Amino acid sequence: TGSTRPQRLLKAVQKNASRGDPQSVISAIDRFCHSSEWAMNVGDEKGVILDSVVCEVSPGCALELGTYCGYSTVRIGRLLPPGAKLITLEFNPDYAKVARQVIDFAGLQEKVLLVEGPSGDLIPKMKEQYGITTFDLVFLDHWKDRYLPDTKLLEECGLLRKGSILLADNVICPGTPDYLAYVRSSPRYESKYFKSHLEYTKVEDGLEKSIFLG
Ligand SMILES: Cn1ncc2cc([C@H](O)c3cccc(CNC(=O)c4cc(-c5ccc(F)cc5)cc(O)c4O)c3)ccc21
Ligand SMILES: [Mg+2]
Repeated sequence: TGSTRPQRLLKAVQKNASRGDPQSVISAIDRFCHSSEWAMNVGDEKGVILDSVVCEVSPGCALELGTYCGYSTVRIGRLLPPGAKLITLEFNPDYAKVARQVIDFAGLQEKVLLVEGPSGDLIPKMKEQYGITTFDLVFLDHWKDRYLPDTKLLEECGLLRKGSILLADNVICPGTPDYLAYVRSSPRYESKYFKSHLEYTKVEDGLEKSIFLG
């Protein structure tokens, strides 16, 4: 039987990147997606915005919703301060299998914990099972209709603190209208849109950065 796109993306990393070098892993995936096959990674253009927010927040504890092949996991993980942790949630076992190998190839397995399962089930277990108090940064990149319910769940579980940052991918394409309306109208958030393009294309997309005000 044939290979899947995530498996072909992993082969491209193993062939073109250097083990232990996160930047080479990022470049290998971007080259694969520009020249060979489009894939739903945050990509190089939106990735630079993600990098700047990670550096600004310098999170001790970060959460990613939607690992896919681990591209943004590596982008975030490579910028974490010493001792900081990133938890990334992936429900699809085939994606998780590829992502673990990409994360390991980049040499970030000490900083990143990939947990398999749906966000709605795992978020309520974060304090008890993973010893989390609050997240300094949350990167939302999973099913677009889960952004709003999972944000409310993070609030309800006391996993956000005054100043926690939510950064959401794809708020224009495919779009997350209910989430955008919520964070832009709620008095509990200060929101800002970073205009960009859908990964590897000229189509408009962007990231929404929202500060939880407590
Ligand atoms: C509940 N739960 N908990 C964990 C968890 C993890 C997952 C998976 O990681 C997963 C699987 C499939 C789809 C997604 C969402 N991503 C997208 O759908 C997307 C689409 C496009 C695009 C844009 C234009 C197109 F023409 C086609 C696709 C561009 C983008 O950047 C995307 O992120 C995420 C899912 C639910 C999960
Ligand atoms: Mg995305």
